Amino acid sequence: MTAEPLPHPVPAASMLAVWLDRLRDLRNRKVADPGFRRFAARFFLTRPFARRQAAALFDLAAGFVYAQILRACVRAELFDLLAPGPLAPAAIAGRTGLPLDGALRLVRAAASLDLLEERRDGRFALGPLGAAMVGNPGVTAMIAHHDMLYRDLEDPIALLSGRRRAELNRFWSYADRGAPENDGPGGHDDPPSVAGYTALMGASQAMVAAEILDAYPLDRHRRLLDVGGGDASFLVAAGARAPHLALSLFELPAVARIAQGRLAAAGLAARATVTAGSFLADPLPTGADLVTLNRILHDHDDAEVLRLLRAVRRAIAPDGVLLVAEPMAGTPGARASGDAYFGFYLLAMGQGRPRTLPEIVALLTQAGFDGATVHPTHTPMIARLVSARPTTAR
Ligand SMILES: C[S@@+](CC[C@H](N)C(=O)[O-])C[C@H]1O[C@@H](n2cnc3c(N)ncnc32)[C@H](O)[C@@H]1O
Repeated sequence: MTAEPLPHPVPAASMLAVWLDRLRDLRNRKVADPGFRRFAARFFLTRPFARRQAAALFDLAAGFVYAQILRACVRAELFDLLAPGPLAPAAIAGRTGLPLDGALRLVRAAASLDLLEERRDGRFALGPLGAAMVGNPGVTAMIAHHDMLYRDLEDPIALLSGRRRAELNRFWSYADRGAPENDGPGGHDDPPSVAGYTALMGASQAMVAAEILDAYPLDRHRRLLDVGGGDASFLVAAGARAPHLALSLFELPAVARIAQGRLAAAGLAARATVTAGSFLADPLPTGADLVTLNRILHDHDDAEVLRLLRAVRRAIAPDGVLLVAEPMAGTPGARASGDAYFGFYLLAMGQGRPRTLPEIVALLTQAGFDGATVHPTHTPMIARLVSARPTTAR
């Protein structure tokens, strides 16, 4: 995949866009008319569209049930159970501890969602989506922690109105603005309060690291600084790809201690430096010619993002490159995950927002970076990647 420089500025709306909007308005007037909907459901030319639309609307209305079926499969460890091969419902009931009736209802529901498949002999096997869950600790951990998000979204209007203190806000202790500067128990230097989110991030970091490292080769860099690097899984993956690279990580103190342990366990203690502090208050270590911000910016509001990017700008080597990797709003083919999922997830978390690529580039420019270049990743839903250089570098 080749890197693409970003067009700047973004082109203004064309006449074609204006006409497309008029057509959409006409469509909406038609679809909003119950009489037209009845006609469209019966007429053979419009029937396939009408059915597709009814099914899409039903899926939106029922999505929370589907999510709980997936959650039940994860809790019952059904995907691992069926990984070696199909089982009869009675065997599934015996192995999961569910009554036969409950097991049968769950496997049939899961089969309707392509998580499982029913075989001709009545046994149940993994379906294409269930098979993708096997050996996928990042997605499994994400689904397991959705218990909190599910409760937080019980009253979405209260959440949108800022009237509700969400559970996820406490889970991500650095986002818990209720705590005075996040110190003390439950704050960002409290080991139990960082352990949950650090393990969750660690479970998916290998997947994110593969996306970034496949899209951006490290060969020409000397020292990598991963800011907000969590448990150091990304540094471990980067160190394995580029054995010549010096490694450093900057994290909140309690997470920095976890990262140190992980680097030592990977045999990288001598090659890596870990610095503890807050990137919103403390200077970052200088001298890295590659700085990474993986899944960091979307966690923070614009003022904090600018403060962080300016700190990176002061610390990065003059010939350095900054890489920003995260899921973004408005991503073609992944708009729902960026705008809907992360939009509401970060709302419950209490700070930050998913940003579009042009919004991120605008913040980079304000902080003193230019030459923004997109490096296409295999799975933009997991992370998109944009690089930039300090403005005075050229
Ligand atoms: C969403 S996690 C991403 C972790 C890792 N980069 C990854 O992709 O798995 C955000 C990380 O930023 C760290 N962080 C948040 N606020 C910070 C601050 N003010 N200073 C340093 N690190 C911070 C958190 O401890 C957490 O590990």
